[in-house]
Amino acid sequence: MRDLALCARALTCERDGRVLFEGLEFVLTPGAAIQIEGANGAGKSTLIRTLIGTASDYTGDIFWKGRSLPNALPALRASLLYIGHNAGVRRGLTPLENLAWYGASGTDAMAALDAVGLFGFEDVLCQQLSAGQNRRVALARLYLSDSPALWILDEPLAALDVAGVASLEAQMNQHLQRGGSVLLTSHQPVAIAPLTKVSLADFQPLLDASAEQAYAG
Ligand SMILES: Nc1ncnc2c1ncn2[C@@H]1O[C@H](COP(=O)(O)OP(=O)(O)OP(=O)(O)O)[C@@H](O)[C@H]1O
Repeated sequence: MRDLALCARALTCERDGRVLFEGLEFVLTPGAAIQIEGANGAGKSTLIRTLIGTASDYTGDIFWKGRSLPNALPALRASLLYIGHNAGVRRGLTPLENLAWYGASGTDAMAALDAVGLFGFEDVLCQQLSAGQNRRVALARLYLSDSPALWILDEPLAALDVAGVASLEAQMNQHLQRGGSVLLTSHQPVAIAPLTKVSLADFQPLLDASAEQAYAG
């Protein structure tokens, strides 16, 4: 377990003189999920940017497999599938071309697009698709066969309809059952398990003996 844990210890972040989170502690283990909760502007996206190494203005420690960032960033990114607010969809490309850009084979990409309900739209320019369909193009990466172990997802359920939410929850549950990990933000309940909620407004430290072992690597 400790070889694969993502841990935060005493993580504190301020922006413009305002403390977004202070002394934040959690450990994310293989086969488990964490949902970051908080009101608009609470700092959820800032926390995610901090965890993936695109924001370095923080105090405290982030550990990946027992090694602290930023030294462990290349290793973390090698195991990371990150989907942010903007979803990373290239509007001038088709869904198939977007997945090819991430290295997916044609067969794998077609299966993933089918799984997210985009069969028949694979060759349409993304700029012609709806907001929810573009979200599905981004999320199709989670359905590719060689998906990385650590999923960090900023508001993955946003813009999805009821069937889309159910499909994504099923996919995340499968990922957890295979020993993958998920850290996500969401303003709505997410039916995945095992799930620990971390609230930026009123978080409770999750540290226990196993977390201490994880830090130790
Ligand atoms: N680089 C920055 N410089 C100054 N302020 C920033 C910076 N990044 C974020 N903030 C501020 O920090 C606060 C938290 O922003 P963040 O995007 O992390 O919130 P959030 O919890 O993800 O919100 P939402 O639920 O609305 O997406 C906001 O008030 C934002 O304006």
